[in-house]
Amino acid sequence: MAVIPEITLSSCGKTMPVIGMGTSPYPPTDKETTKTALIEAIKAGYRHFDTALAYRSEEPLGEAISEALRLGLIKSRDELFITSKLWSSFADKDMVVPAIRMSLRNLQLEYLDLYLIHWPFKLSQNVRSLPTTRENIFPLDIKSVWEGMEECKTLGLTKAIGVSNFSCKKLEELLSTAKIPPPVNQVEMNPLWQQKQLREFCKGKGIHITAYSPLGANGTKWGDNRILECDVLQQIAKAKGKTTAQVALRWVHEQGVSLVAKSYNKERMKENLQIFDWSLTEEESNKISNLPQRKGVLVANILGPHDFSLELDAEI
Ligand SMILES: NC(=O)C1=CN([C@@H]2O[C@H](COP(=O)(O)OP(=O)(O)OC[C@H]3O[C@@H](n4cnc5c(N)ncnc54)[C@H](OP(=O)(O)O)[C@@H]3O)[C@@H](O)[C@H]2O)C=CC1
Ligand SMILES: O=C[C@H](O)[C@@H](O)[C@@H](O)[C@H](O)C(=O)O
Repeated sequence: MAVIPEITLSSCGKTMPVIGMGTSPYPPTDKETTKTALIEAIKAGYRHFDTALAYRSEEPLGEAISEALRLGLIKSRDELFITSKLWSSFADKDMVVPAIRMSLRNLQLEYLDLYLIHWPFKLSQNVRSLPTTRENIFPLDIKSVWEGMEECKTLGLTKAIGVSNFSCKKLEELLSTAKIPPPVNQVEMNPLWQQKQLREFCKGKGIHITAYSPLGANGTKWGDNRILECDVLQQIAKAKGKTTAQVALRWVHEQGVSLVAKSYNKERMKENLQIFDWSLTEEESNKISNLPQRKGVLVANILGPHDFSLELDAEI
């Protein structure tokens, strides 16, 4: 089994494996398929799982954890690092604690390791599907929602609280009022969307970046094959006897961030863990750093092409 490096997050009191299993599949998978895949992931050595209320993967992840304990794959829940996220329909100060309690019930857990604000926007309670109309979308009241997040930590419902999809501007706003500064910002990051400016900013503020869609979300409706079909990455992979996916993941890892990659395929989930006992040369790394950049995950595709979405896309 691969030895996975771990990092310490400020104010968390627990280490986080630098690679986690994503649980946002496309097309959506049924509960049993998800549970089976996540048990395989635990068998393969994954101990960090990234879920969200919006993914509907909390329940099958909870079942997979119970099954892993029954099977003796893990001795205690404490061996796992579980992240979940506050969905935007609950992005109101008074709804944060009820929302995390709902996630904990779904997961059959007493605490999360990390709870993130999923997106820096708020949606009406009545939104059942996305995209949606403009009147259902609101700016996030960062100060008051973060107070709700802080309460989750104070109550012991999560070991750490953080954010996702936050720009430098949104982080500045949060840092100006937060009693507990966020140790993590989870954002899209891969060789074709390197987030240099945001990474620099976060480094200066002691905020750790977790990269999502590190493989460009190949095969999903929010991603494509631009990473796996990238000539430069393919050439490097060929020269090193690695796969293109491994080269992309290794590059992300070498930038000093953690990452969450999703695979429900037994072979590919193992392949994605084989990135810690070799490295890229300086020349290979430089070639990747110079690749032309294009953002993959667009708010305009999630919410609809409203003024609000376009402004947020220009910011993050
Ligand atoms: N905070 C946020 O807003 C967001 C968070 N996320 C999180 O990040 C996770 C990962 O990102 P995601 O968007 O899923 O995209 P990824 O970049 O992880 O790509 C996942 C896709 O790549 C395929 N794949 C995985 N490994 C390989 C491989 N070795 N070779 C070829 N194909 C491969 C998977 O298919 P298969 O399963 O068949 O292997 C799947 O279709 C999500 O699952 C979610 O947990 C994602 C988006 C937004
Ligand atoms: O319903 C909307 C979706 O959950 C969307 O916001 C997420 O899929 C996001 O891109 C993610 O994967 O974290």
